Amino acid sequence: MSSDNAQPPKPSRSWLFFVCVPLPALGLLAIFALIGGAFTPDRPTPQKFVNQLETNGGVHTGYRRNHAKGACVMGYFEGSGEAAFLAATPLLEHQHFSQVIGRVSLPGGNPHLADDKAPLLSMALQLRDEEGEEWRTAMLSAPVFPVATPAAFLAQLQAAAPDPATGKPDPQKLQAFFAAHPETKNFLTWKAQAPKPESFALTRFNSLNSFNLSNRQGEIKTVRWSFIHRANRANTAEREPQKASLEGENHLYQDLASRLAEGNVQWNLQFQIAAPEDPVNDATQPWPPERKTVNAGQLVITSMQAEDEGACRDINYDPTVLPTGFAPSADPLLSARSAVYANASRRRWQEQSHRPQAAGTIENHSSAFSPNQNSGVTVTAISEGSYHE
Ligand code: HEM
Repeated sequence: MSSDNAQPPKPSRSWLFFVCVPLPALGLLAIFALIGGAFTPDRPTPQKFVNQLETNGGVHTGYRRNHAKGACVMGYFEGSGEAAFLAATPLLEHQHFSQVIGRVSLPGGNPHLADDKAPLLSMALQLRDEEGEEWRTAMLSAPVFPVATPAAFLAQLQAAAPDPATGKPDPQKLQAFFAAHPETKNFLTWKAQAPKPESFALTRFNSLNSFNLSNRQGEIKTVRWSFIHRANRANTAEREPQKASLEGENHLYQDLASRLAEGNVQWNLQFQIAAPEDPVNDATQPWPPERKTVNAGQLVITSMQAEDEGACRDINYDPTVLPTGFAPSADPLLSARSAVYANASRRRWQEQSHRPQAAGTIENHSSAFSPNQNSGVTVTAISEGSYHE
């Protein structure tokens, strides 16, 4: 029977349920896939970098995935005031003291690399003052970086992977990489004539990446910085190197320990200010030496410790942790470094409970200083430093 008031049957809304409910879930999946690089398989993600470093240098439980062989250094920084016009941080003010926890290291993933095999040296610093200012920097002794972009650096690491047949990098792959990357020329030219590193205390360490500094008037200048060794008693080049009595796997660390037993080891912090025409986002290109430089103060290292239980062990020297008035430049290496160091730090912090306990902290007076006191780490592959030629 039909009636005039009869309404047509309402369309079923169940299809809405099947379309709308999964939508947010699919959206979330797409976001995760995007972050994970599923739509951009060639993108150099932090995971890819750290996996590749592990392939090249081995997995050494609890140690850093790059620059694995290191020791902690402690001391202070005293601002000279000369660079206070560059940035609004108290750290650079006259006679402003900040506490320093640093780390000197060799490149590559092998924490037992013989010092003789290090192609260059590195120094990382954390400066902190009582007002809560903090500055972290990780520097190399090379004057330029081999490549300008994260993608090129990942390709370089891939080219330097150990060949399963020999356990060493394949020279042909490396040659092909360098041929395809002419921007590596400045680094290779430097490396071909650079003497073997002789002492941390006689080495200049460079930021290579550039940073934008702004002062209290809001003026912005792009700079790079270097820590340049001073010629004081403990630093002096004339001092007989430790080689005769202390030759061995750790001679660079033993050299620093014995210098510190005699006095403080010091570096000057120098800023170099870019001119408008300088390549500020390309770490393969040095700036002309005639650019204005400013002496910002003095780094004074007073002691060192083995890393196992040293103050630097759990610090992630992320180069984008900066004091007031400092900002990262647009150099693409900087943001990549920040993300990769975080991933690498997480991996080793998770492993820390597996790491052998140190026999005891070695103070700087020991002539038998060893940066990594312990053995018994897990090794799956070994190659030398990660800045191969
Ligand atoms: C995309 C480029 C780069 C990548 C992927 C990369 C990767 C890494 C990784 C994974 C670590 C170990 C971090 C940790 O576990 O704590 C590391 C440490 C280090 N890197 Fe880089 N790096 C890059 C560029 C640079 C540049 C341009 C410099 C120097 C100017 C540099 C200097 C250092 C130093 C000195 C350390 C040791 C820091 C420490 O003592 O903890 N790196 N790097």
